Amino acid sequence: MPLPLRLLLGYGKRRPMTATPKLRLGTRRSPLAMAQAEEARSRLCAAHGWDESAVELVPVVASGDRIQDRPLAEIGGKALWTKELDEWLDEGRIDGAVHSLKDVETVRPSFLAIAAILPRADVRDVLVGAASIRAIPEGARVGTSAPRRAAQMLYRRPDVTIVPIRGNVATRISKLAAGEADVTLLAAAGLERLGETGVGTPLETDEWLPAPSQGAIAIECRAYDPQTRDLLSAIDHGPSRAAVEAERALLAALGGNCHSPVAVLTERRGETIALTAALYSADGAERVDGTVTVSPGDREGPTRLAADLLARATAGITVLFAGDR
Ligand SMILES: NCc1[nH]cc(CCC(=O)O)c1CC(=O)O
Repeated sequence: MPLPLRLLLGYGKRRPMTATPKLRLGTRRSPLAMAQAEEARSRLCAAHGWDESAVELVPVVASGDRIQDRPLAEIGGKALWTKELDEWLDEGRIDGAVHSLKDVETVRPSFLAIAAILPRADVRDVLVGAASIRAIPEGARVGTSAPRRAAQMLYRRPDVTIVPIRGNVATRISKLAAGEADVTLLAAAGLERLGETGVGTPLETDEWLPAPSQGAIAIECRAYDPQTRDLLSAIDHGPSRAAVEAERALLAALGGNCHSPVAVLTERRGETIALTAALYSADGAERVDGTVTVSPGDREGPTRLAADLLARATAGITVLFAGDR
């Protein structure tokens, strides 16, 4: 008996199951962003007992990735990393968006909610090209486009020259190798997540403070999407959330953003958090710092510290915190 035509042609053949994903997570396309999105996916799959295909990663090009030739602080535009992913969320093309929280504005569109903060990685900056800040050669060129890193370096080493350097982590390391700068500073968290663990010397937080939210990955979703919020909340890490919320409350109260020369540190003290912050003038000549002890979720303590810092700050500092909310 001849085989039915449909079998000969392969119709009705069992195909591999292409289950519709339970979640579509948007991410930027840089190697670091993809590594962070992969981490979010594996944590979600582990928490819910899903296999990998349950979470689809959707790469989206951000405006900040299209501009490669100028320091971002100079462009001054906000939402360089978030605008496109916000739109994709708004249009329902993705269910969640994975971000380096450090790059996420303190004031977000009201339709969005940060549904998960992943366990925070190493918060420190890493110095590449010298063994310590003291060991940086006299007059060296320090490659950084981050006002916080530039000001903090000039405060410690007024003899160095700051040169702008941009691009993703690998690009910046290769620019250093190509001689565009003598030393540079990178987030330990980014290096760690890229598997670049042998690079540079981590700077201890007693001599060098990181940026607000450094090392934290956040997943945002639509505030009115309770199902996704619920799925994402399974991987929310309470202690990390408490720390970054305090740091972001301070930054918001300062009227700062990710281009402001503000350095912070949160340390757990039992049930409370010690929040330390330092503000700098652009040339690093002026500095003011302070510490406050807060409870998780308290925005009033960080706000009080911000007001106290601004009250004690010199003009070269306050001019940088002119209420860019
Ligand atoms: N501004 C770019 C950026 N945003 C997040 C990270 C690294 C990861 C993190 O800090 O959480 C980096 C690179 C860097 O600062 O070296």
